[in-house]
Amino acid sequence: MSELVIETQGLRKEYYTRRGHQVAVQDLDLAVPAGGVHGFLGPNGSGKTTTIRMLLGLAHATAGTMRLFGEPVPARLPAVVGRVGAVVESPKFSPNITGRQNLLLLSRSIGAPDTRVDAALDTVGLGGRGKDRYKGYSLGMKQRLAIAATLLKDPQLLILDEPTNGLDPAGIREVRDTIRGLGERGVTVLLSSHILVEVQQVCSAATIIGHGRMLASGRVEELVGSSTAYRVEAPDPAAARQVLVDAGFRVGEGLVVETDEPAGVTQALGTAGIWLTELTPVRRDLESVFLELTAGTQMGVAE
Ligand SMILES: Nc1ncnc2c1ncn2[C@@H]1O[C@H](COP(=O)(O)OP(=O)(O)OP(=O)(O)O)[C@@H](O)[C@H]1O
Repeated sequence: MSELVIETQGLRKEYYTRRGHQVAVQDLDLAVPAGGVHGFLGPNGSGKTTTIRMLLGLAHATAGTMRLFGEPVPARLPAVVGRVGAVVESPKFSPNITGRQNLLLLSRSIGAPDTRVDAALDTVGLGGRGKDRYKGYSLGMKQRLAIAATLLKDPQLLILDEPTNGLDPAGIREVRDTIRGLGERGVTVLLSSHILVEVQQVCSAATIIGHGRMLASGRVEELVGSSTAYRVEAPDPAAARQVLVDAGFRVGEGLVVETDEPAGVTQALGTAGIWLTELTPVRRDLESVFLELTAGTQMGVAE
């Protein structure tokens, strides 16, 4: 079994507000193994930011335990923080100096070698734009510079809280490519998002939460599950439908056959002299899984 980079057990966070006490995270057992991009998916208000803030020592847990690289946090956070980079809020960069100068200031403040700056800019695809002033950067470039800043200490774990929020499609793609590239380089990335397509496109595994609770966790293809329906294309759809119904198949609209044995579909049609032109698996996507799991998981005020 691979090493767990992030592990929480029974994690709970309650906030006390004028409306009562708000349970933001409850009984959360999060397990993020080393390597790859791990999606942390949940609707707005489901507890993603709160969880991340607790992991980083920015908020106190009401109950439960947390470990980063096997070390209990927050007690041992100082021992592991050098291996962790995070973009939780928009970092403050100086607008009137270049992106590269901003990173140089930061790298010197943390004692990292200057050579890391150019490597970090290259990694996020800003190698050619490092000498432009920060204030001229697009939102996507600003977000990539924020990621570059976290790379200065060469982290093994990167925690990104909704990094594509507010970006246009081009910016989303730039940041997404950057995250995918980091995962391929061996950095473990925890990517919090409520954008399903993003998680499906970038992540190898995901944890889905709703109402502060874990709803599902695993590799994306496991979460999505294997296909149990196939769309049939045939020259005479009405005839094909009749043959399939007679053979005992459940046939839905658009000649979608519910079965986990596509060979049986081919055989039934072939025996009747109907040669299908296409047999396509109808896959559930992460969005349908997410919507099924999170239906009715609105955050509420605890009694
Ligand atoms: N400082 C706070 N005081 C009181 N309640 C809070 C505080 N921070 C968060 N909450 C509540 O805790 C719940 C979880 O919020 P959180 O920001 O962790 O969710 P999220 O999944 O990150 O949402 P989003 O996708 O909108 O960022 C919400 O109901 C929120 O209103």
